[in-house]
Amino acid sequence: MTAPIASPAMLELRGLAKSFELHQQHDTRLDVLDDIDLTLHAGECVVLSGPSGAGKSTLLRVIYANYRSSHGAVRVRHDGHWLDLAEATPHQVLEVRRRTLGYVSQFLRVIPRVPALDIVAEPLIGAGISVEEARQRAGALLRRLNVPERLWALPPGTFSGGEQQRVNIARGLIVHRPLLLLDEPTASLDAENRQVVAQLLEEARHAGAAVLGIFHDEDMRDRVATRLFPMRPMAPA
Ligand SMILES: Nc1ncnc2c1ncn2[C@@H]1O[C@H](COP(=O)(O)OP(=O)(O)OP(=O)(O)O)[C@@H](O)[C@H]1O
Repeated sequence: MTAPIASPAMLELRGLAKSFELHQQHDTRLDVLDDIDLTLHAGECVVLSGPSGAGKSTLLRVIYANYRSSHGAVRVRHDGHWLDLAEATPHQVLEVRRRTLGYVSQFLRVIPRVPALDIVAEPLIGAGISVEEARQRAGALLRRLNVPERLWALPPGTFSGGEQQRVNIARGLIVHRPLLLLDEPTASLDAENRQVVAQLLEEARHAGAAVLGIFHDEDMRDRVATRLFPMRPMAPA
């Protein structure tokens, strides 16, 4: 692990808490996150560690604004200004996701009939790159991730778990975003492809990205983490 040199903060979590209200279960309240403080700088990769149920995935979902926080701030540096995603409008959240904040989960959301190459190229086209160049760059990234060329024209619905995961990673990393959230993106990959992903993440960091991720595989964690952020399950209220 190498400590990053002083670089700008990209994400600040302050007093972040999340509880789930289970309305189907006699309104039981499940406290999952409490008083989380974390600052993430450009160029570092912080890996969330801790046992199953500690709230690691929940934290990433709260930051990505898939879940609403119960209280606290999720400040993201967007276009040079701080924006609290916990207070942002849906339009602001979408803008931040389009240009600043990427999220790669373990699962590819397959779009029926859309070929793998176009799934990967689409974020580039959305960023204003020509279709031809976007497809070329998508192909180059799929090749790096060892996705065989014969699969590129096919929709990934029938691909193996590892192939789908590599298409997902390619889609998530093809556009440079300054802040990346990764929820076990390499869970089904073999050692060789994990190395490729580790290399891609290192390149993203060197290009200035701040990365926050979950990696259960210890080798992968040691390879990519510049720092660990330990979490533990909350005691029941
Ligand atoms: N949508 C939800 N509704 C209710 N409870 C939830 C919801 N999402 C997560 N939880 C609960 O929050 C707790 C933390 O789950 P989370 O998936 O964040 O843990 P984790 O640390 O990522 O675990 P793992 O390492 O097993 O993936 C669990 O007890 C889970 O049941």
